[in-house]
Amino acid sequence: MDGHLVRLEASLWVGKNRFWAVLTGWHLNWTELSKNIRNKMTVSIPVSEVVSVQVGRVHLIPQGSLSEDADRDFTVFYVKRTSSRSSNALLWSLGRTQFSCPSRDLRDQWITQLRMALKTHSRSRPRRLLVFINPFGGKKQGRNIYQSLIGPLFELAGISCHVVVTERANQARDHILKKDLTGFDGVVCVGGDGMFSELLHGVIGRTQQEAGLSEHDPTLTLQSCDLHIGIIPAGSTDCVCFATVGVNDPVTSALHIIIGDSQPLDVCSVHHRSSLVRYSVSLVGYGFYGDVLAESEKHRWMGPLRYDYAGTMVYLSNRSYAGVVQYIPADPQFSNPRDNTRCLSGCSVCSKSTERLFLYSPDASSLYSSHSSQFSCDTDGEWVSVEGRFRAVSLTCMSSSCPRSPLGLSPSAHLADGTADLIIVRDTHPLGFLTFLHRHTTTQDQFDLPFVDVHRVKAVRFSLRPGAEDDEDEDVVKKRVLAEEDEASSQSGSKQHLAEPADERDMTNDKRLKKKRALLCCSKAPSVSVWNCDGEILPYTEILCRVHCQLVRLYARGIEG
Ligand SMILES: Nc1ncnc2c1ncn2[C@@H]1O[C@H](COP(=O)(O)OP(=O)(O)OP(=O)(O)O)[C@@H](O)[C@H]1O
Ligand SMILES: CCCCCCCCCCCCC/C=C/[C@@H](O)[C@H](CO)NC(=O)CCCCC
Ligand SMILES: [Ca+2]
Repeated sequence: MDGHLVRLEASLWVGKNRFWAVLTGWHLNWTELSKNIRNKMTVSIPVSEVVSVQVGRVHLIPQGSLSEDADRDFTVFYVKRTSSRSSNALLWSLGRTQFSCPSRDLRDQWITQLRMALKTHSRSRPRRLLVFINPFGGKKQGRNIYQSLIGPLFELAGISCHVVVTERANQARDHILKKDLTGFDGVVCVGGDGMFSELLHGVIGRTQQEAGLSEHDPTLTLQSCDLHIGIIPAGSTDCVCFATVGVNDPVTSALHIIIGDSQPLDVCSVHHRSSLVRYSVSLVGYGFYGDVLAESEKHRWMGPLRYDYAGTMVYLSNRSYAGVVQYIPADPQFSNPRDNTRCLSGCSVCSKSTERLFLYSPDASSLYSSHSSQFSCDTDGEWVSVEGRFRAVSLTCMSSSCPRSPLGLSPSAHLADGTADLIIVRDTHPLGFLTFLHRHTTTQDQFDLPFVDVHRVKAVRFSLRPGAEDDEDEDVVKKRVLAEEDEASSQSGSKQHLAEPADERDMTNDKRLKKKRALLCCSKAPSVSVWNCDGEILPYTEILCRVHCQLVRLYARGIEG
């Protein structure tokens, strides 16, 4: 702490009651000065959670802040916690206390000291943010949420924002990849997981561009990103927000951004042959989750309900798919997916992973190359193979909890440990699979079923047949994807995949319709599913996934225990 911050104490009024207020540099406390010593009420606010200190009696209103001129008063805004009705996590709201001082001089002294303490604690806070609002995400409330709730909070905290309301899909990603970002501390999306994914691809791509690294080489250690990402949840699932904050609440997320919280996050790269297809943080899923997404895209007009409808339809279609899953196991000494732990704020498994990352950073390249975590696609000895028919194959870098599944796809997965959990659901009878799905919504162990296996892994490969060249099957998949996108595009606009060949993107409508017809022939009983990558359909079946430890940082702190 800075030497010039002194302890300040005084008797101040809050409303009609007198309090003994103390500012220590780290905390602001006020204790009621009542005669009844036993019932003394103390409020203690860490300075790191003070949002703003204002002159006078100040109220926050949707248009900004309103100040009543009272020359012996000051107002402190801070983070206030309440328990959430919909989850075990804590909701944050804006606390406000108006203090009255005996004199104007004393008030000025409090304001000066409080602001000085705040400056000392706010080095990691953003001063300038680039905000992207998707006006069509979720229940289409993005613009309203930002204007009425979030913009005024950022203004109160002294954060200057450049706001872009998007007019097309991928605008936010392209902006981050191409435009001048000088002076921005972070990028924020107001939207769902799809918007987050745009920011993720923009930030990772931009960082690799600037570092001169090729994202297409799956063996490369990527450069971790300095630009933080903030999420104001306004989508349908908001899984990334829920799994990193514990609740989907725009004000809670805005407050995490304001106080500059920082949560590292593992990212999985998905490659097809030697091209990067996409990045994922929550779900790379084949079979059930791929089919649900493909079905739901046809019904975007239903809004968030489309997933319930699609889930029911796909469950009733009772499909399973043949394939070969290969994986590189993670070191079992650090953790395992069935150890019944939860990754919470300050998680020791993730902290140890940070230490190892620091120890084996690219600067210590000689150490790194001899370390066992070095990745190579060709080290066949390390790969474990599972061949069969699967209901679902899912890979998740984190728990992937969301309101539908409060503990998530893998309740003990970690946000920042450099591993992902591979969940293999082998073919089973419909009731067995329903039990598995139902356990996502309860606290019952979804891995304690005879047809389910879970592995903590560093990388995964998927192919249709052992050693087979997959060109024919790839065509079938592409046809299925293109036709499904054709149907969905009337609602959601066109989508591009990084590894999608230019000729596919430039196809004439005529050709696309032919492809669509071809698909409809095979979609009655498809022999292949599609991959769901954080809510986007991938145009390839044979993929290689690799976990990149702590590649990005969010304005979050994990779930508070
Ligand atoms: N102006 C726009 N017009 C059309 N699509 C857009 C626009 N802005 C963003 N998008 C795209 O819309 C898709 C969905 O948006 P978003 O993620 O915000 O909401 P959602 O799909 O309802 O929520 P979730 O992803 O949580 O299910 C994103 O993939 C994004 O690329
Ligand atoms: C009998 C009751 C059965 C109920 C089954 C509920 C199962 C819920 C599991 C939820 C898992 C969410 C995984 C997260 C995926 C996100 O990256 C992605 C983008 O938002 N969402 C989807 O693909 C949307 C996919 C939604 C699938 C339901
Ligand atoms: Ca992880």
